[in-house]
Amino acid sequence: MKDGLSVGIAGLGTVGAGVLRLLRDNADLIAARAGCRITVVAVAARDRARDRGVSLDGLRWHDDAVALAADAAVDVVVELIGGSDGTAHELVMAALEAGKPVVTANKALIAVRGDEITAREGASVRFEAAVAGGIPVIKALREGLAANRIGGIAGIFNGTCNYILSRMQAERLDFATVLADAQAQGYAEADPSFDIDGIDTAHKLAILAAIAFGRPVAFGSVHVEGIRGISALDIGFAAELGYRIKLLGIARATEAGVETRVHPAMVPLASPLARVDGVHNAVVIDADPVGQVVLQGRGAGAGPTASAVVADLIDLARGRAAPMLGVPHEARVAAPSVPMWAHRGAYFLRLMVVDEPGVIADVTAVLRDYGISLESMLQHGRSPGDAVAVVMVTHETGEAAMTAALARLATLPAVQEPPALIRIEIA
Ligand SMILES: NC(=O)c1ccc[n+]([C@@H]2O[C@H](COP(=O)([O-])OP(=O)(O)OC[C@H]3O[C@@H](n4cnc5c(N)ncnc54)[C@H](O)[C@@H]3O)[C@@H](O)[C@H]2O)c1
Ligand SMILES: N[C@@H](CCO)C(=O)O
Ligand code: NA
Repeated sequence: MKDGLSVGIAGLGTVGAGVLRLLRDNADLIAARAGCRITVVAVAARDRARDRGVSLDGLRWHDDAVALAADAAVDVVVELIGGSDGTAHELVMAALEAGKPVVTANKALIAVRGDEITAREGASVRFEAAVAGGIPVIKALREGLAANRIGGIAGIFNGTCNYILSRMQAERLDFATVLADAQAQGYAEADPSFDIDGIDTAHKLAILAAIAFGRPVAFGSVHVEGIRGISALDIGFAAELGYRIKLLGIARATEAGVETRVHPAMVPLASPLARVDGVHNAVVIDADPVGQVVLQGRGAGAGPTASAVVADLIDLARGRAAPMLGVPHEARVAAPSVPMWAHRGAYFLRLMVVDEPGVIADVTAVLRDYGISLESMLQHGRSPGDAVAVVMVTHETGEAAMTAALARLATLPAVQEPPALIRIEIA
């Protein structure tokens, strides 16, 4: 057995404390697999006195997290503070400057600064925990599927959104009610916007797309929509039509380049993603020649996230090396990003219209003008003079035509509310 790997951890919140616990609880098993002891020797956090349920006795304490990089006793820096700027960024750059490898769970940092980091000569940064927490998706894509051409990736990458949508579906509750309850129970952050507005999913998707397509991390090119606009009414219609609504991150190779988008989508009940409920994450990878690979599990929480952080530490202890994003920095190709307006797919469209003769003719005239063909249409009951929901599912259509048609539909006198549009995804 080698001498061992000495670890410095910055940030002792949910994940940091989870890593300390996992390294303690499974120490022998981890040492046997790593071929040496992995020992935390130093930590940096904000509050030394806080009870984290795990002892800090015997560990060197740094008030300044960046000082961990210069601590001679530390072989590898584990960054678990979070954020793409500030201390997390400074610490990672200082560790690389000092020639030390870094392990992080920080998707914002890798999504926003991945290229700055990989451009550094000899940089060793591992981030399995950053995407889908405990699911080993980075390793699957970068290593297990290294011989494959990747056609596309579609996944549920945010447990908070999936929890909210699952409860809306199961209990027929509206978004605001479930969000408030999720916050009260500590599932959703006090400021939940990174989760529910799709930014967290976009961070993760940008990282996966870079690995899948051998290109730079292009977070700025990801089309992002969140779940605030999803109504209990549309969840009900989705169920009636044989779909579930999920917040998906999708990266797909098209003839024009790479499409990366985050938005709520209707997925058919037969899709592996339709059955993934609660805080679980899942990812479907289409690869050639292997075909479809599906991974599912827990994408967040102390234990699952620590599982991924410690796996990266074990890789380091074993001396395993892989280019951070699958191919060396200089070998990456700048595949063009396809803008959202060029997307093609099927759409679910719901209008609240006045229930009177001729309204459907006006609506379908607009769709005809934009070359949009309908697969089905649904209206329940009658309420003459009142607003009634009319639901349409289109055949494959261009996003640009759909957006223009939607703007026109919203101006029809019979249309009482802004139309609801949800893309249909056969993932
Ligand atoms: N919680 C999860 O389930 C989960 C899952 C995957 C990835 N992540 C990522 O892991 C990282 C940590 O997340 P978390 O949930 O543990 O967050 P957290 O808020 O529980 O912990 C972060 C800790 O960092 C400390 N901190 C803040 N600024 C600091 C500074 N300047 N110096 C030292 N410590 C500082 C905070 O006091 C806090 O204890 C983030 O990048 C997050 O995105 C979290
Ligand atoms: N906030 C994220 C957790 C970690 O990525 C989620 O809800 O899935
Ligand atoms: Na992971």
